[in-house]
Amino acid sequence: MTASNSSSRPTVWCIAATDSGGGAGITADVRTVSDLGCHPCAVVTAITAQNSLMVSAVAAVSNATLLDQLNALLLDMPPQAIKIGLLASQAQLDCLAAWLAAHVSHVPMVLDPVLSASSGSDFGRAKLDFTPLLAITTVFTPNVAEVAALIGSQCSSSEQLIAAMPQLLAMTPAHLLLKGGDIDDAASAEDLLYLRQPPFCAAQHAEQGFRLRTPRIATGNNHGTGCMLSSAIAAFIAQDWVIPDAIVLAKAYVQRGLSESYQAGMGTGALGHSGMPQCLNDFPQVLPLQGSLPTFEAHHDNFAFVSPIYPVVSNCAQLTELLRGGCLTLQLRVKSDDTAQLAATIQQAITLAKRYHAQLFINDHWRLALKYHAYGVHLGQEDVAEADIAALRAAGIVIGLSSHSFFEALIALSYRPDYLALGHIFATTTKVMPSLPQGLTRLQHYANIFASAIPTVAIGGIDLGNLAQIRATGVQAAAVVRAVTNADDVADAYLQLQQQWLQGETTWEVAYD
Ligand SMILES: Cc1ncc(COP(=O)(O)OP(=O)(O)O)c(N)n1
Ligand SMILES: Cc1ncsc1CCOP(=O)(O)O
Ligand SMILES: [Mg+2]
Repeated sequence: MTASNSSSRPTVWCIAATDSGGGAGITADVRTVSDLGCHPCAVVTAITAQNSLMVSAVAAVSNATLLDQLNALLLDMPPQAIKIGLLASQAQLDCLAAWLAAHVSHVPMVLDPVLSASSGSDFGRAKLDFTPLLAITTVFTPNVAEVAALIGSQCSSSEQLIAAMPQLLAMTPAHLLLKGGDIDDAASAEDLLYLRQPPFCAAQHAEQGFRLRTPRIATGNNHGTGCMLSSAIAAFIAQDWVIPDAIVLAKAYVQRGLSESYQAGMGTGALGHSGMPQCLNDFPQVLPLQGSLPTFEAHHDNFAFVSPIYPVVSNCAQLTELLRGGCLTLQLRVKSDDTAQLAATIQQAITLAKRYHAQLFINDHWRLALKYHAYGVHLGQEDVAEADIAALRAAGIVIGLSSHSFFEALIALSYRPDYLALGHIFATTTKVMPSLPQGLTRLQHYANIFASAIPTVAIGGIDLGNLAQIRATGVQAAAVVRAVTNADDVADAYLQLQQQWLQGETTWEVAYD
């Protein structure tokens, strides 16, 4: 199994109210889910009479009609993800929660607790108690006004959103996406994310908060932004993106939607629907919740992999063979607790590589890399937060960072590295991975988005048999462990890979998984 999408369209249930004006509600949900390659099913909770200026009437559907829709879908079109929007009454909310808990509690659910419209209307309802739904919610997406209503006190700033987090976390096992778009800040909009432990994600990001920052787009045409965001998250989850990726992809989708928003009516206009995000500038910056990143020197603008085949070895014997064979980009990756031996090996490797003017990256051990003046370091997500990036930069050491998802790639980019590693593409036995193999379709997508901004290298299960397909995605290099280290002649194995890559300058056809 890979994390790649199949060609069929996953089913997403949109449970929400109609918007006769077309910009929000189930109308926006269905457009979004369909635009993102899923099949939308529409479960109507209420019919609203509204336009771009106001909501003039809300007619709730009966519980019986709500259940009829749900039961019909369950028989024939079970969901891969569910988005829940406007609910018409407490009785309806309780009825829906009981049905969902009984029939589809295993399905990821995104809950947007719509309390009011962008025109200010509260849809004529009393305050709702979301407790029954929150027990089965996967991602909860309140905005500042909704957070204020949920916690029963004032909330209109980023600091107040952070302060509200413990209270919200006590209400639900869901990941929280607290939307800060309504906070008064002319330059940027910042949502706060709190991740639980999402499946197939590394543990170091679990139970952590993040800021998702995007430049503010000056438009009054933002009707249905919350509906679009929550239904896009559901659509990406339905396509097997990990939860953090579903969230940053949905953020990028909304950002593009705002950029391409348009006037519809005389009031708050509508958002554009532009398909799968393709532009790095639409993605949020992913920053720590508390504190800020230190200011770093700019990365080395002129860094490029000298050798597109980037072998990763664990000893100086193989390193020497590769250097003699002409390899000029390599990594020393030693997983050992023997500190004296480690220091000696790293020092020897750095000295050797300098003799050949090679780009030698030291994995993990950035202090030793600093001490012995390495050309570069390669750091994982767990290393980078505690590494002294400023000291490495000041020493002129080139920095490569790992990523295993869009989310991790965006975290890595906030450290301004010199290259970005994208893994793991195919199954590997070299390392136990929490994530699923990304596959070629996703690598292609990463390459489209990142490869023009920063040198990229693919890693994981790469060998002579699949190198051509890796090359064709547009990444600048391929890192290999077993394909070289398991060979009887490591230099020869490297040369065959290098030759294969260089032959493929323009001619490879991609066969996606
Ligand atoms: C080129 C390259 N890409 C990714 C990795 C993985 O590094 P990391 O995430 O730090 O994991 P370990 O290698 O330390 O297990 C790499 N080493 N090289
Ligand atoms: C260290 C690492 N990080 C992501 S995949 C991987 C191992 C790649 O090894 P191989 O090339 O043998 O599959
Ligand atoms: Mg590491």
